[in-house]
Amino acid sequence: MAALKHIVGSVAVITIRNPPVNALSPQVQVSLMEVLKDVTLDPSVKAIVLCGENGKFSGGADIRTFSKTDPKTDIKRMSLDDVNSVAERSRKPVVAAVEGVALGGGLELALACHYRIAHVKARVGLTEVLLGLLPGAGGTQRLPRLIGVPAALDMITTGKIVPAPVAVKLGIVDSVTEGSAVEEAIHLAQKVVGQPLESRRICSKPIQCPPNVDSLLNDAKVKLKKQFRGAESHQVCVEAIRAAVQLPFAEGIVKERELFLSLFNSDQAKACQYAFFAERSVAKWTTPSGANWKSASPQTIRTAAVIGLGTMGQGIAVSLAKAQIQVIAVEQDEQQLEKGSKAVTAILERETLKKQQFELAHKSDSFGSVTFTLDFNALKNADLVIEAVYENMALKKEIFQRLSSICKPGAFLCTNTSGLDIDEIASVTDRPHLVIGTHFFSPAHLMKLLEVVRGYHSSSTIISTVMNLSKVLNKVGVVVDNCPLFVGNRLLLPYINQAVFLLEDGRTPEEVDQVLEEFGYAMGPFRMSDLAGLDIGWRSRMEFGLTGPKLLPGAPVRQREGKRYSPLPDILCEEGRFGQKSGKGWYQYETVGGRNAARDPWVHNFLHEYRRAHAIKQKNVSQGEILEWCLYPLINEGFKVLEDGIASGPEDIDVIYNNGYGWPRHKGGPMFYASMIGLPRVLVKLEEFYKNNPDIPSLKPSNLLKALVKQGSPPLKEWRSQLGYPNSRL
Ligand SMILES: CC/C=C\C/C=C/C(=O)SCCNC(=O)CCNC(=O)[C@H](O)C(C)(C)COP(=O)(O)OP(=O)(O)OC[C@H]1O[C@@H](n2cnc3c(N)ncnc32)[C@H](O)[C@@H]1OP(=O)(O)O
Repeated sequence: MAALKHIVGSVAVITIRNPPVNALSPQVQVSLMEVLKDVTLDPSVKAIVLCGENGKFSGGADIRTFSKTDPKTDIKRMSLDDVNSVAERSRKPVVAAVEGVALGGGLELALACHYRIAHVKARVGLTEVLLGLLPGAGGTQRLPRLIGVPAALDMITTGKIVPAPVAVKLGIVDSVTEGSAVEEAIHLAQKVVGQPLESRRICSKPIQCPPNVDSLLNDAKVKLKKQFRGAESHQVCVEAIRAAVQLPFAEGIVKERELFLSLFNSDQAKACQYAFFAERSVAKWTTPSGANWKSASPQTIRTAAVIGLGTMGQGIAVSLAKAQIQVIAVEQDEQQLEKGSKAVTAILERETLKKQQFELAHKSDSFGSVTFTLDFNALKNADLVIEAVYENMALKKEIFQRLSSICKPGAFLCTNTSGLDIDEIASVTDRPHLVIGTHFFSPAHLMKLLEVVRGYHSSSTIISTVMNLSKVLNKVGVVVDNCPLFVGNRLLLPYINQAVFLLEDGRTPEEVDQVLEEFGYAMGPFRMSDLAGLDIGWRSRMEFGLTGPKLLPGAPVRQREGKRYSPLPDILCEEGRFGQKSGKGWYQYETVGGRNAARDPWVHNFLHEYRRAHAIKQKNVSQGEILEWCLYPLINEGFKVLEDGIASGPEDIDVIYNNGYGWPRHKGGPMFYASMIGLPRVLVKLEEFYKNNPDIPSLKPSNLLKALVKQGSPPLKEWRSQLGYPNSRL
């Protein structure tokens, strides 16, 4: 039985049971319906309390069953909406006791109850939009009636989860308790027996509309279109709320169902749900040697140190402090320390304000303290140290040597690098098994991704400790192997190169960016490069002798070791065009540090002259080809990363791209996208591109891609078995 009943006096307590999150699977819904009908007919029962087992109300409809559901038959035959209707129409008061979470369909069920009591630590939200859906069990019709259109619009279209104290202020729940929500709900249920229920039924409430409701909804669509480029569910959610505004409740429910079904089997919904499970699967890491998340023993980090208070170090320090970890922040000189401490303090103040506004000044746990110092000896008691100085191997090695002698035995040593060799850094320490790479993304206090780069000697304890820490920091950790550029940047390199080649061949930064932005990227490659700073890649290319003083004399301008090379980004940097930070790059900006990219005639003229000087013929490339030209080499590199065993599965690559590189979540990630468009298509196009451009090695199709196509393109979840890794983690 998925819904259990026990009687307390004259109150029937119905408990949803479906571990681990009491998801409302079709069986749970059927069972809930039966028990609800049973207790409504039982004359000895005067009131009903609904709760979830093990302190969790419900994590919503069971997402795992969606792919097995036929929307035309299964959903129409029996839906959560029917259960909600029975609860709402009941003549006996129904009280929801919300503990843990009430998300998606879980909150929709609670909204159909006549009263809602929440535990103070509970969290509620209509999160369906993030799964490519809309709240399809009455949520889009009930929430606006309960809390008003603007607040409901915000919650439904963003999937925001709010803590109980906020939920009570918004009017979503009636009260919060620090004790047992179930006890409190039973008490309330007994008290309200016999009282009129009509005013408690949300379906009967008139909808309170602001006078400008139409423009409110239209403006929301425009804003969401910009924020979630190409994503359908956010737009459709607004239409469902419009139905709540325009139609009586029963008709609104019919419209909501129609809109829900339009999304249910869409590719975007599949992609978002894949992304959800991929994030869970990467937490269950394994290494080729057999170490894994289950057998490892993570250590709790109470005190962490950050070395270097540049932009990355500042964000990392803030991230740690926000997770209530005590932070020791170290810099090398007084001036840097003062600059860094001011920046960290300012960000923490902003974050405190945001937290207070979000939680509506409810008392909440404070941030961890940050101590700023020039004294390396202050690190001797840190449980974990994150070095975040700039990308220079010699400097990093010097620091790790010092850390070896200062830090307590057993302290974990992490290096924040976007591509340097972890093993080389670990080799200078007395504890290579306790050294690991932690590749944070800027701004580190906001970006979700943490690439956890295991070195050859990294122990399972350090991997699991850092993976645990990523969860504590509210980030998604992905374990990858040590190789130049790791996973994310390794895929990024061919993508950026291809984009630059397009400029040589006649396209403009605006044209290329537009195609990638229409695809769903928050920013095209040129706007993104301007934001990240063009000088970073330039310095690294100088280091590798691709440009600058180390470049071998006589090297052809547009070739390096027989491979196509474009000097365009180098020339921009030589001109002092580093992107936003210098007020000009591929675009021009209103000021130094400005963010509004505008077409720059200088760039257009420069490109024109460059093509003329090198007698490059302009190629006609369609928008579709721009997309394939940029994305397929990125995907191809993903297959090569899998072949090399650098990432253990396609899900790892997709999670990295969704959370760190602005890949549109509703397209699942590059590997999922490849599986959706079809591997044969990707292979054929790569073969064609490579044939016409044999001097671009990243276009040469990977062996894994070819092997998969040869096998008839198996579904993505079977790719892992091709890789020789021990077990599929999905
Ligand atoms: C019939 C349709 C009618 C109406 C429309 C309603 C639609 C919906 O309700 S869609 C679902 C909406 N719900 C959500 O979006 C919530 C998703 N879950 C979460 O956000 C989190 O899992 C959590 C906050 C509930 C718990 O977080 P945490 O404690 O960190 O645990 P995990 O995230 O690792 O999850 C544990 C475990 O549970 C699985 N799981 C979570 N939610 C669901 C779900 N709704 N359906 C199925 N399975 C779920 C999750 O995958 C983990 O399992 P594995 O480790 O095996 O993957």
